[in-house]
Amino acid sequence: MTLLRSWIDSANAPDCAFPLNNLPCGVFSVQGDSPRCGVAIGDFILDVSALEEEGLLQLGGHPVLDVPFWNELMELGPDAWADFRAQVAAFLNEGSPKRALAEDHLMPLADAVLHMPFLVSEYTDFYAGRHHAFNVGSMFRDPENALPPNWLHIPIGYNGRASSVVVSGTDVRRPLGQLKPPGADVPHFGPSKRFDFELEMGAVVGQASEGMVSVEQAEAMIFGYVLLNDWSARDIQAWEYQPLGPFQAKATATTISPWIVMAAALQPFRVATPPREVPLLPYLTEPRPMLYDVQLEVALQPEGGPETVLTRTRYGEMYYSAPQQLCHHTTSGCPMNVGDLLGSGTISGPGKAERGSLLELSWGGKEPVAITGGSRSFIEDGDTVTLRGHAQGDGYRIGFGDCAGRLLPAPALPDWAR
Ligand SMILES: O=C(O)/C=C/C(=O)CC(=O)CC(=O)O
Ligand SMILES: [Ca+2]
Ligand SMILES: [Mg+2]
Repeated sequence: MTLLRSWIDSANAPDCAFPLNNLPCGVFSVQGDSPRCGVAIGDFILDVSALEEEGLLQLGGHPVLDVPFWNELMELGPDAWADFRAQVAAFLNEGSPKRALAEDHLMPLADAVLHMPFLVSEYTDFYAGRHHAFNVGSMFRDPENALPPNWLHIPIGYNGRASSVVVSGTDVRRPLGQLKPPGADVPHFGPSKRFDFELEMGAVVGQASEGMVSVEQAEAMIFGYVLLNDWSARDIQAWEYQPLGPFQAKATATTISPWIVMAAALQPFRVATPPREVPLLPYLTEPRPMLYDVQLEVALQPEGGPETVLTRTRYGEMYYSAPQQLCHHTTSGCPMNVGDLLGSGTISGPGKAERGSLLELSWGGKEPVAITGGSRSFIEDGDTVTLRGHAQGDGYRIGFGDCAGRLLPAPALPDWAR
């Protein structure tokens, strides 16, 4: 696949995140007006809510972009998603006779405030990175038996909190929690001292299910992907997690990037999951490659200081794809909903500089990571953590937009909690 050219020059630059090939879905406002649906193209946003209102975009026979979220378009299903892309592209491609109509509805990206792109109905987070699971198992449990016995057979996950999901740019407050540091006889209550990020991708489910779906059917239900930071309090986690898994450690906030990159835009970048170490049960077997080759990085910037890139890795490292996870999620008959968000699990590569969390990068705080002007074992107050990602095509890229959040100090400890 090569670059699809637009009459918007900035969309044709080789390093532009939002060429015509991408057309990601976001929600934006300008100068405090009401949030509406937009599609990023070059340095601009096309106001598709306005186009629909003027009858210039028609989808499914009734308005679906008259709300500040994409769930109603998702509900129409995959044929409507493809039709939507074709209709939007027809306004933006080089030589389009509709150029003048689109020009009336373009806003500079730089002037826009970006909001949550969809209503998150439910949120589940998986644990599907082989290297991450090995590293965490080594540190939290037994290096000899780092991978849990079920891990190579089943995509492990836990039910997260939809209410914790926030859009890039939202500040995150260091949590309070129950802690029992190594060596302490009894737990105490106070601010987390080991607050971390997790580099993940999020799959946005665009179709509801009743009963079990196959991996093939699951793939067709996924509307698109975002970058996802599953902020994690490692000290709260280490004490609370047995035997039911993460609870308060991962309920503070989950940050997503502001643009949903539709699965259609990622088709040229399909890659297979790594070779199976043991055969999977038939229901989990993928009929074709279902991961995408997305290059990822995480940067940390202290308040007022320069940014340091902490890690670089690839989504293709994951042992289970989102369609496998979604299929597995429905095996119990669990109904999936439009707007369900599935976290991939932390994405770490095999190398030291490819680890997707500070827990791994600093090896539990034992090996602080150098940053410009200092070092970090975990995130400090005032630090901004930014996830970035793109798929590299032939002369173009499919970008996601930054997924950033700044850590604010913990709230004051109430007297009754001392
Ligand atoms: O192994 C454990 O005890 C839990 C590890 C995690 O951090 C869970 C998690 O969020 C999974 C992930 O992001 O891959
Ligand atoms: Ca996670
Ligand atoms: Mg979370």
